[in-house]
Amino acid sequence: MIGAGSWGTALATVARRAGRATSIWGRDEDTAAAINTRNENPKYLPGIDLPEGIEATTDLAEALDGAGAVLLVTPSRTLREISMKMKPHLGPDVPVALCAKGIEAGTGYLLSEVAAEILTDHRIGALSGPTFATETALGHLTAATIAFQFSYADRLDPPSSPAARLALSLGSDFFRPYISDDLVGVEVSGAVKNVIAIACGMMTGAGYAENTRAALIVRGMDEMKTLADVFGGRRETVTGLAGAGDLTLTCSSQTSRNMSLGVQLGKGIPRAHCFDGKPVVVEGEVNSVSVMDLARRMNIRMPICEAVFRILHQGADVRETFAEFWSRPIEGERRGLSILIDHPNAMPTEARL
Ligand SMILES: NC(=O)C1=CN([C@@H]2O[C@H](COP(=O)(O)OP(=O)(O)OC[C@H]3O[C@@H](n4cnc5c(N)ncnc54)[C@H](OP(=O)(O)O)[C@@H]3O)[C@@H](O)[C@H]2O)C=CC1
Ligand SMILES: O=C(CO)COP(=O)(O)O
Repeated sequence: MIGAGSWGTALATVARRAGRATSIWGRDEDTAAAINTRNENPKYLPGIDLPEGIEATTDLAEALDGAGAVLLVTPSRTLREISMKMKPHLGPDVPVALCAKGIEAGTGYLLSEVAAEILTDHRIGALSGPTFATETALGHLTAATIAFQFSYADRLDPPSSPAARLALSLGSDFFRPYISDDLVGVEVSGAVKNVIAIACGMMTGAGYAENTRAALIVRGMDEMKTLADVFGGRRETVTGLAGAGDLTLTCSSQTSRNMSLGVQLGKGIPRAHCFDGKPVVVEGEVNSVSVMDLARRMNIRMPICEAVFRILHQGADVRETFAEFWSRPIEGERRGLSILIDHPNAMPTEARL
């Protein structure tokens, strides 16, 4: 595992419970020492007993030495930097599964494109799904998708594909991996669902109710499908674990940092005071910029992501923005159904709550 945060540590427990020799790399000496000496990551998973035998180090070469597979688990914005640092130390043909959720700012690249540009001799895939780190580390039953594009040889012999081999290595009584060859669908779903979770949080915090949240989840899934379509991802992936599964999880619980940020902002707490002012990884916040950038470049409508972007990055008001969202022209539920009618009965914003 490259990354000793909450998800990297939880994935180390998955690998260890599946019986794998497991190393974890992080840049913080104290965290590495605590994992090695008392089987705990007090900074990110305090109070959770990790299985015996996870070896933590701050030396990247040591962590990667002899690795049969690598899970890259640092935040999306660090992916390019970490891939470059890993490159000299990776053994030949070692597959790399990306576990961050996002799209690179500026380039608009999926994270697998970024990694493939640097780690040219390695198969790059992703592990994603409805997986809160704390629950996974505690051993609650969890399922996830492991996706790598399939080569010709993989199709001839699926069990020897990197996705299948990694799934076999990580699967246990606690952790059930599913195999996919739709890397694009998995990655797009993971990047967009965090933005939608912020939207659900904002609406919840602002006092809207369950009907509203359910509508946002499903219309958010439509935005995921549309973006996935453009890049050749499959709709059934978007309705699978890494799409609908993760969207449902993160839009339903304030264990999600994305949902929680939205709730705080919806209640009117200024951004600087959210999470008591502590720095917290909220992928949907940074990724709302790259998602909207992609949507504009590819000329597709993603109104929920756009609302979140405007609130987070352009100072728009939560209630006004979602009131506008609700009174947009009436449209077909399915995008192919080409119909757009002006809303004749739109209420003024203040009458909506
Ligand atoms: N937590 C979860 O439930 C899940 C998270 N994910 C995804 O996993 C990714 C990582 O998130 P998560 O583990 O939760 O985040 P955390 O905040 O828990 O941990 C982040 C980790 O990344 C390290 N880090 C940050 N910047 C750098 C850098 N420049 N170089 C090296 N290490 C760095 C931090 O180190 P330090 O402590 O030294 O700052 C820390 O170990 C995200 O994309 C997230 O969406 C996916 C599924 C579940
Ligand atoms: O991706 C996650 C669960 O699958 C974690 O969600 P948050 O990053 O919002 O906490």
